[in-house]
Amino acid sequence: MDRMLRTGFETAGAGTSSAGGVSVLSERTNSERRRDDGGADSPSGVLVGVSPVLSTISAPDARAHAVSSAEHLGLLHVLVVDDDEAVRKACCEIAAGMGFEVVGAESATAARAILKQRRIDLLLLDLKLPGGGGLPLLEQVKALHPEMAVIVMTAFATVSSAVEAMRIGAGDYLTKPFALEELTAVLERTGQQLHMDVQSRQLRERLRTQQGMGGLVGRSPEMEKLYRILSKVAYSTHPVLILGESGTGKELVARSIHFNGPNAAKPFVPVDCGSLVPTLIESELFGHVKGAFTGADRAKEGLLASAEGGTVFLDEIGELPLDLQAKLLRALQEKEVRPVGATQARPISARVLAATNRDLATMVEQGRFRKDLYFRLNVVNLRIPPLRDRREDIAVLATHFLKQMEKETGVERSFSDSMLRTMAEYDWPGNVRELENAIERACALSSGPVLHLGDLPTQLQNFRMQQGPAIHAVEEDGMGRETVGASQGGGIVSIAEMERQAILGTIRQLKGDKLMAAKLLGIGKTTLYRKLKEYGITEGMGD
Ligand SMILES: Nc1ncnc2c1ncn2[C@@H]1O[C@H](COP(=O)(O)OP(=O)(O)OP(=O)(O)O)[C@@H](O)[C@H]1O
Repeated sequence: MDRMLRTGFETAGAGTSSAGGVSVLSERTNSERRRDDGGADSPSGVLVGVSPVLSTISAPDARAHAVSSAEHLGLLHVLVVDDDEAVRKACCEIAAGMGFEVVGAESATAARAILKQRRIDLLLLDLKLPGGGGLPLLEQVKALHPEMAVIVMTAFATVSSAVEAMRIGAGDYLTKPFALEELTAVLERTGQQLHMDVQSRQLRERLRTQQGMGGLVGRSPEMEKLYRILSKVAYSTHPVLILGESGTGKELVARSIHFNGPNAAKPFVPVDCGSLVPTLIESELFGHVKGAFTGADRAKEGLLASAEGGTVFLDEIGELPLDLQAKLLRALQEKEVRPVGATQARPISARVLAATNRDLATMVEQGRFRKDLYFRLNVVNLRIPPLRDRREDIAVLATHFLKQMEKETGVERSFSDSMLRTMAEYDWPGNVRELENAIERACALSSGPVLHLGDLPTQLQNFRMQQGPAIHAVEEDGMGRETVGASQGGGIVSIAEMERQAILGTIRQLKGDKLMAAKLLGIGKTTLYRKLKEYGITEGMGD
């Protein structure tokens, strides 16, 4: 065992032996004693594993300091392995104060037993353990639990073993004696890293379980082609230009590229170039220094810099004014931005993805978009086809949105055949967004578990009407099967007959819901009942 360390805690431990040997508590005593002696406080704060050098931080202060600096750490499990009881207990106390769940072990054997029984996320390991030391334990841990974070503790004399430990897989090391701040800093750093690792693992798991890929739903050949390109570009750093009509999922594709890439844990910063106030676009994108313009009462970081190693998604890039296109190009080429009013540029490290529903090539020809910027952004392009060109995705997407609503509302619903048919035939000019909104609306309006035509927005109902009586004139063939209403007189159907077929067909489709049928047909309830009376139908029709 390291002599300096033992000496330190023998002294420090004096005040704690009966109280469980928590060294920080004893240091408080020492601190007080030192102050009484007129000694100066150590500028380095509490030292762990060293003789009573004392400090400006008392035990409760130390804990408060640790807790406040790491409040955001969730429940991570720490195992402290050190045969020196005082050091072990001090580390346990500090880590517990930071919000970790902590357990201590005095030997490699005790540590192995604990590792077999419970989940450990972070191992704080003294390399100088009796009976073989900590390196064999570290090797074993890394082989069995490669995701476990390890911080090794070592004495000056054995720094070479710390190097060896890092080679085996330790993430950090502390040289004894170390200050409280060093321990809290390394624990906090490692804790944050662990959180990021866990989050990105969870995210990837979530993405993998979706139909389609990366949160994108759809199994049409067009989408399969898109997924193939997407999985390739996700791991590169090239700019990608995402093209597609409004609502086709350009932002979702951008997110998917980011969250499937190596920097998924870094920020994803969407910038809607179309909605930025023209006079503020430059400062929004590049930032500004204090006093750069009236109202700039403090410096502000720009969106390009704030992504810090992550992804900036420039949506509606076609809307960016020409002068800012030039500045953006310079920023991308030089990999640095100059905040408004600044004399110095600052480096940027984010990947850039851009999207537009405009025809950028034509805009370039017309001189409305810079050719050099177009080439810069268009290293790889991904074109998302409109929904009408991949109709097989409509039902899959509709079902996906219905399931989402089910999760939100707890109500299980299904589509009527006629609603599904209408959705499959409609052109969806607003693409997936329009479909998503239509399903949400239908769920909000519907009174029963089956969603009907009448629950769809007016444009879809009008579309259905324009398609002629085919669906509305659904009649039964006497065997309970739906058939399209037969026309009479060589394909010519009288208006009265069309009306009759439309009314009866709709009521049947809606399983007798006359109120909804009237709503869908755009006639009053009284008119509907009068018509039914004319047809000689006064009851039935499914109700
Ligand atoms: N393939 C898909 N799978 C699941 N949801 C999708 C898909 N495509 C789009 N969406 C959903 O449709 C909505 C619109 O998508 P998004 O905002 O990505 O479209 P966009 O092309 O960026 O639209 P705009 O051009 O108007 O900005 C979002 O709620 C998105 O989650």
